[in-house]
Amino acid sequence: MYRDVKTATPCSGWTPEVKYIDKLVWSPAVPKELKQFFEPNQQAIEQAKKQQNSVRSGPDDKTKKANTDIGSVTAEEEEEEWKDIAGRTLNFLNEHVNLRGSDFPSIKEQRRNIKIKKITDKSHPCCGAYGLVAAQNLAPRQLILDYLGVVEYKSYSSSSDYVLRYGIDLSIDAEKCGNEARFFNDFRGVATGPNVCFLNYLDERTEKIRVGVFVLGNKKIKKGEELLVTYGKSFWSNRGMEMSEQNHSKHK
Ligand SMILES: C[S@@+](CC[C@H](N)C(=O)[O-])C[C@H]1O[C@@H](n2cnc3c(N)ncnc32)[C@H](O)[C@@H]1O
Repeated sequence: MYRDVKTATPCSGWTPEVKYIDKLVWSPAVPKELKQFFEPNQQAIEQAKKQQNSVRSGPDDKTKKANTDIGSVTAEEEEEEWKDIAGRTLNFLNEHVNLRGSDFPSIKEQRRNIKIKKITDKSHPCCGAYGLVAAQNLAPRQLILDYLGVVEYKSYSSSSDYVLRYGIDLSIDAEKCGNEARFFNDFRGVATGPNVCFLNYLDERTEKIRVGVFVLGNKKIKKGEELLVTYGKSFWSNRGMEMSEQNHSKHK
């Protein structure tokens, strides 16, 4: 499937063996209904809005009459169904979305925030490989960059170096296709803590749910500083490494 992926012009320092993309690539294995939650089409958005209004106000008299006339579905049954759909959508958003807003930067604007850097410092655990640094000063809590890759269904591999969870049954794998976000390193052995974090956010302009990397808390990040997340202890224990927060040398 990767042969058909539409690529974008890569940034400088990009690894040529990996396809550079500027939007998520959805595996055909992802059920349409599931994709709809993360990336609803216009029709689904209109429908959800109508349903939400109906849940709030209940069906109008004309609709009630039409329902009675049809005779098969009563107004009460339809109202219950609306409530159910709206309820499931709200549950889903509450569970998966940490943040919502309508003025997030586009992917093109996001790219100005970061730069891929080859690490040459011998004391850095990724010396010889790559990391991401701030290409300009970054403000507290700002969205830096979306994590892009192939959205896979029920195939989360805890041993992949480039995979992130995306809701319950989905994951984003940036091993073969991705953007600069695949180069965020873990803070362990580099700094005392992370300065950026992964968050699921809902862009209310596009109605899409994305995984973004944000500046952590009240931190201000200076141009040139390396951007470091936490992969979590399980990332390292799955690789046979019991990593304390700062120690990198305890390979089993
Ligand atoms: C998502 S990639 C990060 C980008 C990677 N440095 C590269 O050049 O492709 C994750 C891999 O980077 C390496 N890595 C990232 N942070 C690390 C750290 N703090 N200590 C040791 N290795 C790290 C590990 O090999 C890890 O599996």
